[in-house]
Amino acid sequence: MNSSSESYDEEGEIFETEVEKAPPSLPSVPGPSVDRLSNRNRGSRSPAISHNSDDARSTLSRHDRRDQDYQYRDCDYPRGEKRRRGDSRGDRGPDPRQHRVHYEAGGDPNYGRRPRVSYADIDRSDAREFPRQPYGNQDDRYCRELKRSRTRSRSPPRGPRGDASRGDNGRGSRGRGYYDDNRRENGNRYHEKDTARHDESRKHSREQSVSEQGDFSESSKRDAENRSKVPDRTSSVVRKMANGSRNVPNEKGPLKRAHQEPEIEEPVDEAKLIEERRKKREAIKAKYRGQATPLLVSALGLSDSTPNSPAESIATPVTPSSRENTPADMFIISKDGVPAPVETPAPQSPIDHDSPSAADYDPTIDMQEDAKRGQEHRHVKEVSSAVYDETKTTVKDVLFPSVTEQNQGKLDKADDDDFDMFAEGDDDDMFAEPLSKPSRKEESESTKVVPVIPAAKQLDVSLLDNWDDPEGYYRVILSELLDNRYRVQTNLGRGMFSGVVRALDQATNQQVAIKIIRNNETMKKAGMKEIEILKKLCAADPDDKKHLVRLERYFEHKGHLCIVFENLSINLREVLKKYGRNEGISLGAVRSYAQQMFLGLSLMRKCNILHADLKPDNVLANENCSMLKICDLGSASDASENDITPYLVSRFYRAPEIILGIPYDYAIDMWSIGCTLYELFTGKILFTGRTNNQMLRSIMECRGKFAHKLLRKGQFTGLHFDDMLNFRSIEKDKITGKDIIKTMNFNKPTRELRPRLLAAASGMTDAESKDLNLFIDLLDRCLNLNPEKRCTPVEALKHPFIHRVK
Ligand SMILES: Nc1ncnc2c1ncn2[C@@H]1O[C@H](COP(=O)(O)OP(=O)(O)OP(=O)(O)O)[C@@H](O)[C@H]1O
Repeated sequence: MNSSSESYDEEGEIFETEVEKAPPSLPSVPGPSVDRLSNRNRGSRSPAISHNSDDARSTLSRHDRRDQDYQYRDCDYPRGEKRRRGDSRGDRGPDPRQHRVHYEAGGDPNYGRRPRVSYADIDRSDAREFPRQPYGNQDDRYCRELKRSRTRSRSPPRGPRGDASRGDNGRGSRGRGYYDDNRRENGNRYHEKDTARHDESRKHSREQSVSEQGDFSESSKRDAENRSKVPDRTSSVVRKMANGSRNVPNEKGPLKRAHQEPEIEEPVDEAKLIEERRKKREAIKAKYRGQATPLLVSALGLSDSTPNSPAESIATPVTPSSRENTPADMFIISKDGVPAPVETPAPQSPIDHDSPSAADYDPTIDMQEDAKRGQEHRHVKEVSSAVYDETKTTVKDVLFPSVTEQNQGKLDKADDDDFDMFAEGDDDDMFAEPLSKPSRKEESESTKVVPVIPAAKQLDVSLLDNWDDPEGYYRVILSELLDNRYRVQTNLGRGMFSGVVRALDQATNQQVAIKIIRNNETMKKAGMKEIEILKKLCAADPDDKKHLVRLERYFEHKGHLCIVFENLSINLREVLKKYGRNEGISLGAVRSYAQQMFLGLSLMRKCNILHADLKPDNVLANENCSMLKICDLGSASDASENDITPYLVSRFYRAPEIILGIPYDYAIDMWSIGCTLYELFTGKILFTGRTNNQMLRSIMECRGKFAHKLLRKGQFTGLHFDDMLNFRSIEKDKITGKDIIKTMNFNKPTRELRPRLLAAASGMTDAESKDLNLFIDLLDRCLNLNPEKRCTPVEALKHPFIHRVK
């Protein structure tokens, strides 16, 4: 199915010409301010998500990176987890390398906790085998080949797991499916089992965590209040614009968090309110007309009434260049881009209640489940619980000196201020880490509270006998000098393969992100492959215009391969969390992001590279979120290495041809981008399923049935369809817990794209609706069930949603 490389090159050239000659401007982008309140009562056509059934099994190839964390386990490469910036795992024992430092005093009390309604609660697997699974002798392949099965995304708040041997107390694979299934299927059973299984110390921790939060009823009350308020979807920049001042008190960042809402609620004439908002938006447009960046023009829809000058229409790129750093207050992401002095209480949207929030989704868990599925039937006897405990890491990997009293105060206060209504249920989470203070505060706090960083120092090797933690991650010490050049500043996160730190390059005085690969040969080899691919991509984009993360250089440090990248900020899931939780972000921002991602994909296609793990978590933004880079090329491969494997790509972003075992190509990345764009606009995950089988169901509910011709090409079609090519939905009986098979047909899709997207928009002007229709059309093309008919990146860039011809 792979197209010839010539055709890609050709497309690349076409694209190059287009972009460099006359990048499309977005002259008539309507404002992103979407007042959705008026449409909140639209009915949802979404049926309940199925959470049942196990996945069908199929032969796994060496490309099955998604499952390979279990390979590592078998190979004594215990799997790690990603952790977020400022991740606080509590103290640990003394580190031999500590030089009068102690652990980072950061970390949100909610950091180690999963929101009650996170997707992780839904997407569990008890990983039973589908009887027809032809697994055979895959074990060797798993251990033999280096492929990345990775928990790709940065995990949302999550705490350290308990002792692996307990098996029921951690949040790793141990018992997850069990508890989550019970929680999902039988509500309170979860609590009963939870209580029964927790050891005393755990209970104590919980009690403590509750008491640390203060009176629980108070907390609930506060939560209820928060829930009753309309999320603040107004960016601070808009507020600034409206006030004509750049100094707005109480701002935490470029865009204020959704739940920081006006305290007062009073009955509001909604029509009047909408009218007021429109007027204000017009005032903002008037004020900034003529001085906005193209992106702002796009986001505010200024060009509606201000046609581009000829020069602009030729030369002004619609998106910021990769190197451009638009000021933070010039990019509006949230849908409601206007100030709202008094918000009406937000009625619960009837739309897509059953779709998990994209912001809450933890793809790490998703990956674990897929991996577990593959593992259980291959190595179940070989895998010890200790090795299986991929999440037990509790040490900080960057050791910080004491925060000053002043900073400590700030941290505490920040914690208090930042009450997160979405984290309310965390005490119910048996997997949650007991609160540790002070807490995370993610991005904004990491910039607000700067620990005192000692002077850079080269560590004395003779003092140290163990650089690595038990899982092979390098234990970095704050201010340690790497390669005699990079001074470590902070911890950015952990992936399956590496710990990532931010460091100051003393040669250039620029910040960089350094991926410190775990210490083993397999991972080093994987890192080298990533480097080769990045080199190829960077060489093909010397001007850094194609929105792919830049590799700067690499070196070895104490046995670890270290890859130096340009420094970026948060990923798109975090963007959604901050500015579009459950609501999605503005269409203008989605357009800008889409264009940047398609530019990146077009370059990859030109270089014959498949990313194979595109999702919001693997797209990083710059500080003001106006510019994106596609990151984490750890699963990328040459397009010719397209061995059939059913678990390639994170499940929700996995194209149907992968599940069906049809030879795949670049189109898998377009599918993933389509899912990602939907998620950005709606704040919901488009296709969800606990298993590949249920993914197919979810896909068909939305996209209709597969052509028989296509199904006949699939190696794994028989796992999901009967001889007549009717879909066999493998679900779990709620009473007996046994698998039941339902034959289903999808002649009439029940959860089509259009109504779901329309439901995510409200109060749109005619121009905005027109734009939305274009967006729907683009998604329709990205999500064609037939990969051969799916649009290419170049076609997407030419699509009228993105390429705006006047
Ligand atoms: N260039 C960068 N700038 C800022 N942060 C980064 C950068 N690269 C990576 N990070 C942070 O480090 C985390 C881990 O990075 P990455 O996903 O590339 O690591 P990994 O070990 O390959 O993980 P995975 O298991 O997903 O493959 C990211 O989620 C991100 O938060």
